[in-house]
Amino acid sequence: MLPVVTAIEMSKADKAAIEELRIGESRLMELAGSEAADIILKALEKNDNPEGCSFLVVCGKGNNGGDGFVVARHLLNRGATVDVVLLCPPETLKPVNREGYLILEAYRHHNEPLRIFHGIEEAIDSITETGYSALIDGILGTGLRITQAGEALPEPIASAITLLNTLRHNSDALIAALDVPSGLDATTGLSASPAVIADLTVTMAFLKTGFFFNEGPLHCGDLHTAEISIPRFIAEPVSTLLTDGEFAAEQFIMRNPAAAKHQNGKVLIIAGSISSTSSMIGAAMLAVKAALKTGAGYVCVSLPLTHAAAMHAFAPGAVVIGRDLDVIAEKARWADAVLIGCGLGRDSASVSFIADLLQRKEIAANKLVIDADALYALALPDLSSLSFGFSDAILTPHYGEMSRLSGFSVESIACDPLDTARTYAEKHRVNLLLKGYPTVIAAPSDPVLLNTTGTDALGTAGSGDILSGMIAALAAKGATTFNAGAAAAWFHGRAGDLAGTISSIVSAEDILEAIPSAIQEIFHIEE
Ligand SMILES: NC(=O)C1=CN([C@@H]2O[C@H](COP(=O)(O)OP(=O)(O)OC[C@H]3O[C@@H](n4cnc5c(N)ncnc54)[C@H](O)[C@@H]3O)[C@@H](O)[C@H]2O)[C@H](O)CC1
Ligand SMILES: [K+]
Repeated sequence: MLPVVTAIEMSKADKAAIEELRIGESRLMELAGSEAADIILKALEKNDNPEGCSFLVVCGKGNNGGDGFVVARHLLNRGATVDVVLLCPPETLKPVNREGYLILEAYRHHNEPLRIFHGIEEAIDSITETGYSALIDGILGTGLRITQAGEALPEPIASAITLLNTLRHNSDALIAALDVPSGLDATTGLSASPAVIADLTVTMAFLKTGFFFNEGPLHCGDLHTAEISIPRFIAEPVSTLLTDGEFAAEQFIMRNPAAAKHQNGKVLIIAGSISSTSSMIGAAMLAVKAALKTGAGYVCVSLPLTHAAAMHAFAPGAVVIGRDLDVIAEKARWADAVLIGCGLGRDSASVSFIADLLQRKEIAANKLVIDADALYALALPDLSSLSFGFSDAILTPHYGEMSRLSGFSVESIACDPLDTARTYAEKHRVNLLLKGYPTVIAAPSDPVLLNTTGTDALGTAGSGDILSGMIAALAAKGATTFNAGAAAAWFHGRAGDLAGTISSIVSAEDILEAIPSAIQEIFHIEE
């Protein structure tokens, strides 16, 4: 799984590479610039023959601008024409960046196809007359900190960013951002005003957390990572990792050909309810079917027995038990994992039923997936300490449920879901899967995982019940609830992707049907 770092973690890794490994700063910058030039040319499909291509490189006063000078030089070396705009007086550049600038000045004495402009005003007429293949943004990188979305950037930075976005809009040129699109906070993904909207971002060494949150995904375009000789071990311990197919596959434990059904993961699902005015049996049905489709060998479901026939019609393989607490506890002892919550109801009788169950040792000591109405119960002040009694549990809130659990507003959770999930998991000593784009999976200690599969296809009634059923199945088959949560999030997202070509019309039934394809593709099994 790839590391995802904050600006502070990146700067620590840079510092460690320079001080511990003694890799010179100008060597890092050289690699950053040469790799970025290569990646940009490949993205333009001009890798073999960049001659005839023109590039505009806008450089700020920090090291991001220093990367820009190196990119400009490597593009020239490959035969391209380059215009460089420097946004600060050259004498104010730090030595490592001045070195890159002075090499470019020296190139000018050799009749290279290079123009260097000092400030936008000096450049504007020439720039508007030139047709560029790509506009390269070396204005701001990980050094930018913003405290709130829409914070105004000072001149000349603001005009330079606006110029890049306008040129992009009025021409065929792509914007390639170096390390981070300028104006985007690399840690939080909050964007300043203005901020570059890139077609591609070539980020140095490691992905940055800000690419995945808030406005980050809108600004980055295609993400590429440049290997700049900062080894992964220097960034350890990594606090955040990106889930991938290989990780998901490792958590999916295949059936032993000789095993019987009760050896292939036994799941108990306590879900669904009916009242005089409504029925939420569908939530139980979706969770049961999802667990079966994710490979659970045996699924038992506790629901009002009046609805046993409906459940049998939908999922004939499932065993139905009623609501007797002792019968449920006995089944929990038998099960390899227990899911509680989907559609159980929020009235006082349902809350006390959930509270009784969560205090039963057969349940609290088992692998436990807690969703929906069980999260509602757990958010009540009298019950919030119950999570300390769980052995291996995962809570699966969406932002609204997280708001009830944590007391924070939905807006503040949306602003920093990574920190919200990490802090809650640490404080309550429980695993937490915070549903969103991306989904964050946190344990009481690092690393936190991010899952980026899935689209708005998953934003449909019943989608969460399916995810919970999938987590319970993977946990029952042998994964820890943390790993099961992260892997299920991966498969669930892929199922959403595969469920229909138009994400806006994907339903819970479509996601269910796509689960086998999502699992098969990980193992490269053709349908
Ligand atoms: N060894 C290394 O550090 C390497 C870094 N690489 C590249 O360098 C940048 C990070 O460089 P840094 O000099 O730290 O910062 P920036 O170039 O991003 O410049 C930031 C600039 O902006 C100012 N600033 C901060 N906040 C604000 C604000 N709210 N409003 C206005 N201005 C602000 C700040 O003072 C700085 O002057 C990294 O992204 C890489 O591109 C190399 O890649 C390799 C080695
Ligand atoms: K940049």
